[in-house]
Amino acid sequence: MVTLNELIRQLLIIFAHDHVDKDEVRKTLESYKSNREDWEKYAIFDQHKYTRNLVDTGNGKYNLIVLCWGPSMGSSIHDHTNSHCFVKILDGQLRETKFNWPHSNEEPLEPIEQTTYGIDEVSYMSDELGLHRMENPSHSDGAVSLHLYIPPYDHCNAFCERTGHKTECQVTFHSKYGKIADDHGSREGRIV
Ligand SMILES: O=C(O)CCSS
Ligand SMILES: [Fe+2]
Repeated sequence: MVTLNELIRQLLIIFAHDHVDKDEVRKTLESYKSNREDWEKYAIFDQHKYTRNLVDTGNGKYNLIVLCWGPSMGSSIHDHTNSHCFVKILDGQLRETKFNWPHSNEEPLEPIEQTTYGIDEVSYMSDELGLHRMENPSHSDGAVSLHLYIPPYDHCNAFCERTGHKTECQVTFHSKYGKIADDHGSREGRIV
């Protein structure tokens, strides 16, 4: 049975060399079967916003983050700063809506597809594929997801669905290694 710590070790080995084999990363993330005992120390919720809880920084190669989504919480529509983005569901469900990049300002974003992911499923996103919004479709239950961003980033762009207008956002951590980050502000910590 692969534990979260073993998954972290496997990722470190995979990223010891520079080439990123997306299939290998996906298969490795899929090989881990969610076990609450592994990740509950990182699963720190906030009643007002989804939280980003740092698990590992992959020797600077990536950020591995646990995100906690209260009922009906969601991100804005955002890009990924030219990084690879893998998302594995650890608890509950997430609904992903993908959009094309805006053609010009003042035009609504065009949705491409919508997919709902359940426990242990893994999704992949990158700027080559467009933009997306991730949200918890449940109006009663929380959701927990494990995100891998390669390389790591501390800012990205959020997009207005109605106009395509983009705004740069800083993203920070609600907690690090299971401890509340003492520098997290009320607005940082998620893409609004
Ligand atoms: O990193 C974030 O806050 C966006 C979550 S969806 S990839
Ligand atoms: Fe994203």
